[in-house]
Amino acid sequence: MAWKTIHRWLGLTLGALAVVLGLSGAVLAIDPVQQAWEAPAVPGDLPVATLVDRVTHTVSGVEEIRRLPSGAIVAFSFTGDQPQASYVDPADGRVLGAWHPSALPRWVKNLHRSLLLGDAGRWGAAAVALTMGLLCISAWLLLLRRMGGWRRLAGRVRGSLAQRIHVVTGRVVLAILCLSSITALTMSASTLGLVELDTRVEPEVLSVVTGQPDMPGAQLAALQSIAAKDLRKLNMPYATDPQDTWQVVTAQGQGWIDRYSGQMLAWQEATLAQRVYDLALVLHTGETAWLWAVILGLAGASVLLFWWSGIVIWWQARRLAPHITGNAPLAHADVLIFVASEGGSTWGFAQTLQDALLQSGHRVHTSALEHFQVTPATRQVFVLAATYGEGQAPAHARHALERITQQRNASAVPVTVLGFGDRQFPAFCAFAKALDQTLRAQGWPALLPIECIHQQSGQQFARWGASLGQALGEPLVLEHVPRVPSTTALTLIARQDYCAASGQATAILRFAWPEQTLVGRLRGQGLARFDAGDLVGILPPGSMVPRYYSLASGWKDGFLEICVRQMPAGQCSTHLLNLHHGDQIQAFIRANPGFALPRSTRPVILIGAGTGVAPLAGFIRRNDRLRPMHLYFGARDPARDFYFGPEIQRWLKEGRLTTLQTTFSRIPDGGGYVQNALHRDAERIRALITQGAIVRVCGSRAMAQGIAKALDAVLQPLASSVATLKAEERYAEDVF
Ligand SMILES: Cc1cc2nc3c(=O)[nH]c(=O)nc-3n(C[C@H](O)[C@H](O)[C@H](O)COP(=O)(O)O)c2cc1C
Repeated sequence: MAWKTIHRWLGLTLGALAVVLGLSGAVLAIDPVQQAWEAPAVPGDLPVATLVDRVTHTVSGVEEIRRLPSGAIVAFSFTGDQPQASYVDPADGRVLGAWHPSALPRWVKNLHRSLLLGDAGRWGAAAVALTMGLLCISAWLLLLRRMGGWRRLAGRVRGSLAQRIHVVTGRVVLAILCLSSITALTMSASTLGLVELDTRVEPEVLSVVTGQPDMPGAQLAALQSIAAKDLRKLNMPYATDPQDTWQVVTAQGQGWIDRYSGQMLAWQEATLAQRVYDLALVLHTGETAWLWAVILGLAGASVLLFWWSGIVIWWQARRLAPHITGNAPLAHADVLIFVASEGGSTWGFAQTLQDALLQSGHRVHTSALEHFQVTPATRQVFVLAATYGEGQAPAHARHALERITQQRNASAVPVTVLGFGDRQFPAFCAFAKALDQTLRAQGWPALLPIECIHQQSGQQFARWGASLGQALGEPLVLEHVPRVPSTTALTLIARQDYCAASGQATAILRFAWPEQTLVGRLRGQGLARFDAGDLVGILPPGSMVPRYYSLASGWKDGFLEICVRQMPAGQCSTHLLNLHHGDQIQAFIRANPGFALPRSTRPVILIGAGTGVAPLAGFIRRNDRLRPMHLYFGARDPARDFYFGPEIQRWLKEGRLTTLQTTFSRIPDGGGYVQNALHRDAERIRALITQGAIVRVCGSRAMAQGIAKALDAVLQPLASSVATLKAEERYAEDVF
């Protein structure tokens, strides 16, 4: 639970105040930048004694010299009754002009420090700083979990625009915001009186009147040993008080100097609390370090971006949140369904299963996996579990496995596990598999062996439903209608038709990139950006079940392209293949995590058959940097189903594609299947793998299995395998 809930609710409730502090902090960060810009630099080796000498020659009646955090030197003096403050050039003591304290409106400071509410507001601002700290800590933990650990922290971010903005901004500025909240709390501890910076009393020291005249500042030994760059403040002794002393304050401490002998009468080192405060001040305000101030300003302004994107993410998640209907009370239910889900889609499958079982006359209770238990009324249990990260459980079910392990009273009630995952991840459905193993080890029987659903496939779920119906001895139809994201109308602008060797019509369809406003995109509307290899979900007319096609283009290409083959009685493929120029479809984008090519210069081996070449063609089309790409393409007949043929030949000439190996299984001397080409090219493949090559495979499941088998044989001499490459995130499949 905890961190996600803490993050969400703190962000939603106090996020607006954090925005106020962030933006006012960003405005305040301008001040040190402007001052540092204007201040002449203090020479590194200039002693305070020389500075005093220069200033006293140019400014009459000087009483105090200050070095501002920006580095500027200001001399305070009296002309008659009039106090004066002048900027002074430390190089020669020249007066540069009158000094006026920061021109920034006072209320911005008040807003930042106390929310314009006086002392009570200081406590409020401190509370917001604490909130920011907690938000940062929880954000780090969530970020690590989302990305799958430290090693993957810099990895590609997938998801909606709001999610990407939230995560990418987080990666850049979280550490700075975390530091800002810690330093704010450190300073608040002092301003709120919780910590005393210095509890010591000042020493009672007086100049010893000897009848000698005052020693000139330039000759004071104590001031000769202090560098002007360390000075904070120097007060001259009052002319009217013969026992008065010089008082000097530096970052290291403060001292009192005899006006006649020039000796240091007393020195008080800065306390640890003062040093910590000083450091916190610099880190929080950027004073003395203008570059840091700029970074702080940008980080402060980014809070607005966090807040807005966080609200959009929360709103999107709310829309997808589980609303199970028809739940029977736990104690009366004969079927229990337990769900582990992060994104919410598995709850939808649970609802479909629940509805079907209700129709068959069962009393069903569905709840989250962490509530796993059985009651005397229970006859069947189903666990529907998604997997995340590197084979981990969804956040809410993190402790479910332990909980089940601790339950010693395994009963005779069958518990059947249905996993939801994605084959692109090395740990495919690993959490569901771990659950299943644990349940069996505990002695729970199962009605059906574990089944793993790939990419939320409705067809696979329906097949599992049919097996379940058989096992229960009752008709059961699982027709899952997923909750579909909002769709966008896409217009067909071009098509290339093929008549495949099998006789099935096939076409490459190109749709125009829809016009959409930035405001619309910021509100989470319109078509999400996509890369080749991502999926487009298409709703055929009259159906709420989307069909997914691999994209052969990225949004940067300016169009959306897919390769569609006529499926037997396929509602969606028929609809698509009947489209004419200018016709529209309803579509949305679904990211295909893991299949996209990582940005690198490593060689790429692309293996595809039939329409499976589509995403691979998309990769080659965008290979502007001409990284080595080797395509193995299997088809039946070059005259019929060499999809993207002319483009592939052109990309070969342009260097976007390094080598091409084609196999055609239905013509004499066609080279057989694509697996045969891999065996023939074994030597080169081994060399490429040794160079760190990445492999992408796209095509039918049977073809992907054949490829994996062939590659295992090819890689054996290297003591490597497809499993090893998967574990190293160098091998991914897109299968249909
Ligand atoms: C960030 C992320 C990480 C994932 N990690 C895995 C994984 O390690 N293994 C796996 O089989 N599926 C993984 N998946 C796929 C999900 O388990 C799959 O899409 C599942 O159907 C999501 O169900 P849910 O929407 O109920 O959370 C991951 C998906 C995402 C977005």
